[in-house]
Amino acid sequence: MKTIDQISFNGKRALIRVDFNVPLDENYNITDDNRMTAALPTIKKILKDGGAVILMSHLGRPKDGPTEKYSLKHVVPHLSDLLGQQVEFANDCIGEEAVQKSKEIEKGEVLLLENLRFYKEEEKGDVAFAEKLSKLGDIYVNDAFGTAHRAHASTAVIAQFFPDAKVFGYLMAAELNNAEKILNGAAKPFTAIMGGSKVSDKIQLIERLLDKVDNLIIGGGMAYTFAKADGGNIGTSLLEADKLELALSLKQKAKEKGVNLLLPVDTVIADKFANDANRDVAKTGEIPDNWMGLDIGPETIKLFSKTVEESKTILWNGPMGVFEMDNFMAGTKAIADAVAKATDNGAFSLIGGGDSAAAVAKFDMIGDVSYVSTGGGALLEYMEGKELPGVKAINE
Ligand SMILES: Nc1ncnc2c1ncn2[C@@H]1O[C@H](COP(=O)(O)OP(=O)(O)O)[C@@H](O)[C@H]1O
Ligand SMILES: O=C(OP(=O)(O)O)[C@H](O)COP(=O)(O)O
Repeated sequence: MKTIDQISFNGKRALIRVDFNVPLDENYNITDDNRMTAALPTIKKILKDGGAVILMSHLGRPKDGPTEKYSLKHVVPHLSDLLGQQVEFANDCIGEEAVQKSKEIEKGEVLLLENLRFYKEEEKGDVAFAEKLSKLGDIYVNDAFGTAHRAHASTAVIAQFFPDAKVFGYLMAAELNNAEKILNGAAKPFTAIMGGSKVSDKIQLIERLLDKVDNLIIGGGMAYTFAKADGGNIGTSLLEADKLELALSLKQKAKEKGVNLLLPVDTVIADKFANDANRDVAKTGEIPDNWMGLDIGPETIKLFSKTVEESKTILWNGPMGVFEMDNFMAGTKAIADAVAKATDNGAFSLIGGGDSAAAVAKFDMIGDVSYVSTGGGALLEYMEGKELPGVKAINE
């Protein structure tokens, strides 16, 4: 793997694609800076080597060009704090100002460009746009793992303009190494915990994991499709009605492959989708009409925790309930505790998925697991066995 360790940055301008697509509140405060802190080692190493750093990223999904809400200028103060030095900002990612500022930048300085997605050419993978970006730096570094599944101008197309000067940053290398640890050579017992809202998002990953794991735990919103497929009553819980047969076939496949499939045995139910809803506990498949399951129940917590705590490798993708609401976060918190306990006993634990990472951050437990991936869709696609365009562009 070609990384920044194999290149000398002294006197050079590194053009680094990062993923600073961070969540902002209504006052433009960053509510989770994991993706920014994760990019710091690469930036610091290049500065230390005597290089200058030009950062480019997208933020959100702007549809109509420049928009205040999606301006990357909002991340400048926090980035400056994290780096302990003032970060320069260019109000555009191409054009005169960007070119000028990228020429004037000196050793040890950092310049952040405005949101790449203010140009539709970015997502289209436009070659001319990528070429314009490429003029801003001498070496191209891709450290944007969260966006590595996109074949965009700045993540993939641009690499062709740096045939001898394109490398992965440390974050990208760490993400790929950790994903490999899970996919190949995982210590046993290996347990995958799947949750979140939809089975359809994760079918391919589940099917692939059935060849690798000893235990497959399914919780969260996707579990109700399995309960319904077994003929249970699920009230108004999340359901993918067109995935009932698939749920049954996944159960069958797990059995054939000798995988221990664990599904919830009870669930915390609510009479509306709100934190202040009336609550109760129901057995799986016995949810009254007009009630919905929003978290795994106490018996399920015991069942899942025991398996998790006995594991030596853990992959966790997707929360066990609506953890954003305090009254329905107990299941996700209990599983996080079990993962932390297993990790403390020597297991390797990888947390992937935007919402799972947000849950672990909410519980202030990032330091209690082995690795929290900055990738949501990117990690899923990599684990499914797909080649990520951002990775391919550097490798070829
Ligand atoms: N029982 C449930 N009913 C409705 N939504 C749920 C339920 N359990 C989990 N969720 C929701 O699923 C969302 C996360 O799903 P997903 O995007 O698949 O996870 P990730 O981003 O970790 O891959 C969270 O917003 C959570 O509130
Ligand atoms: O947040 C991201 O992905 P994720 O929601 O899968 O974690 C990345 O920044 C990619 O963004 P995109 O899904 O708008 O291309």
